Amino acid sequence: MSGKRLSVGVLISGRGSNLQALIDACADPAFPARIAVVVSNKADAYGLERARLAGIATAVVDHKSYDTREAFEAALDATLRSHEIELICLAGFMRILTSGFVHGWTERMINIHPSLLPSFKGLHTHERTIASGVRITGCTVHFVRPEMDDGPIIIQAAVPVLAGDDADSLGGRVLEQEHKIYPEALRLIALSRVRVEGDVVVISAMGEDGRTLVNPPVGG
Ligand SMILES: Nc1nc2c(c(=O)[nH]1)N[C@@H](CN(C=O)c1ccc(C(=O)N[C@@H](CCC(=O)O)C(=O)O)cc1)CN2
Ligand SMILES: NCC(=O)N[C@@H]1O[C@H](COP(=O)([O-])[O-])[C@@H](O)[C@H]1O
Repeated sequence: MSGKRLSVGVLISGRGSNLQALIDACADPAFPARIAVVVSNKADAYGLERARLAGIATAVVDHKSYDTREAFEAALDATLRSHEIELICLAGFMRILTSGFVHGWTERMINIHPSLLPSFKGLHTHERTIASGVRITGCTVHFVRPEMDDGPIIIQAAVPVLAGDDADSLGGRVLEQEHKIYPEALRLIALSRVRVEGDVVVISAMGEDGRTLVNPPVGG
């Protein structure tokens, strides 16, 4: 590996278990990315404590302190750029971002969502999944676009919906897979193996014969 690690900013709003999965992955010095800063819009987000315990810089940019979404996002953007971030990871960040902000980070901002997009976009995902009667759900890492949960898909994992599931039991099962695919998505991006062609992500890998493979099995 060249040694240069991709500098990442993680945006959170809450407990930060996906942040913790990214912290744990980046703790390996061979992992091709590092978290430079964790920013929360909520001062009481436990994810901030996770970052502090890992020795990672933190910041709070409280959306309630700004009169407009744009003013909030200008402060968010300045904080991220002050840490020379190359990629933003949304990890339970619960604010809709305006197209202005998103366009400033095209193909450099990813999000994890607890469904198999494009199914069940938005909030209260597990409740709606259970109510729909589907038997398979999962999670998705995607590039962020102005349209909610609509960006090119990088990685997904499938999870069964079991009889008697409620939002907590299903959410816990999905979360286990989220913690696997988010670090893998970051690793692939940091290795420059991910590119977007229109609305479709292409993942390349160096084959055993030294030729580039396209869309190899994930984790390869
Ligand atoms: N422009 C985009 N912004 C965001 C995306 C995205 O794909 N495009 N992903 C979301 C994450 N998310 C679902 O994955 C999501 C987060 C928040 C909301 C929402 O309705 N937020 C409300 C406030 C809710 C609250 O504060 O509890 C709001 O912003 O008014 C929907 C979907 C992150 N942003
Ligand atoms: N629409 C966005 C959304 O619902 N994101 C979901 O919020 C949870 C955050 O948990 P965490 O703070 O423990 O990572 C995760 O399940 C993530 O997929």
